[in-house]
Amino acid sequence: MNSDIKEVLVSEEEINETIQRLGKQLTEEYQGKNPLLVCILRGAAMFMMDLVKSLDFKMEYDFMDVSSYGGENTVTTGDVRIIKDLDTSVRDRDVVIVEDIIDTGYTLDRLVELFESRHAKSIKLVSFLDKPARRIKHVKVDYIGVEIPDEFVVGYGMDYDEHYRNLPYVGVLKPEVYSTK
Ligand SMILES: O=P(O)(O)OC[C@H]1O[C@H](OP(=O)(O)OP(=O)(O)O)[C@H](O)[C@@H]1O
Ligand code: HPA
Ligand SMILES: [Mg+2]
Repeated sequence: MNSDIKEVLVSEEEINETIQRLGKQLTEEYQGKNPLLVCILRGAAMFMMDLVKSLDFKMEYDFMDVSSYGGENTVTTGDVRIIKDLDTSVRDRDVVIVEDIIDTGYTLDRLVELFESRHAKSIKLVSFLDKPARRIKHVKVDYIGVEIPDEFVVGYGMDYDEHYRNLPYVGVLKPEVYSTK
């Protein structure tokens, strides 16, 4: 285990089981619908690439980069900025937004509003992690992987100051990692 990690919250095994379960649920829902899966960079990249391999239906995917935490922040600025937009039109498409984590809900709330304004046919949300304790915007997430407690987590795509995204599990950092920054 990485020496900066205090505790593993979601192991590689639990990640794999979660992907299989979500893949089955989405495969039931989207049979014959050709949805557009939208990966929200950068955090959701690892989850997205595992998830799509477990889907057994015709689909397309695209990427969008939004950010509201940035740098050493473990608290959102609430200002969700679009850094890279989609290349694909969502008009009249069944859209599935794929996120690594829903925390305050600002990011997903903003994206749902955006895709509604662009006339998506339907919008559903998939989030690998759910941290309900910190919710401010009460967005309905249709598919949730794992619910976690109120801790700032890293790994499996998620970062602290851009590091730790490559860890194959989700963990909590030791407090000294923040204090020595
Ligand atoms: O529910 P919220 O409070 O909005 O938080 C969740 C969002 O914050 C993180 O992204 P971030 O903006 O840090 O960018 P990143 O994905 O590039 O790390 C995370 O990947 C989610 O997209
Ligand atoms: N870890 C990493 N990025 C995040 C988190 C978290 O707990 N919450 C929102 N973005
Ligand atoms: Mg993100």
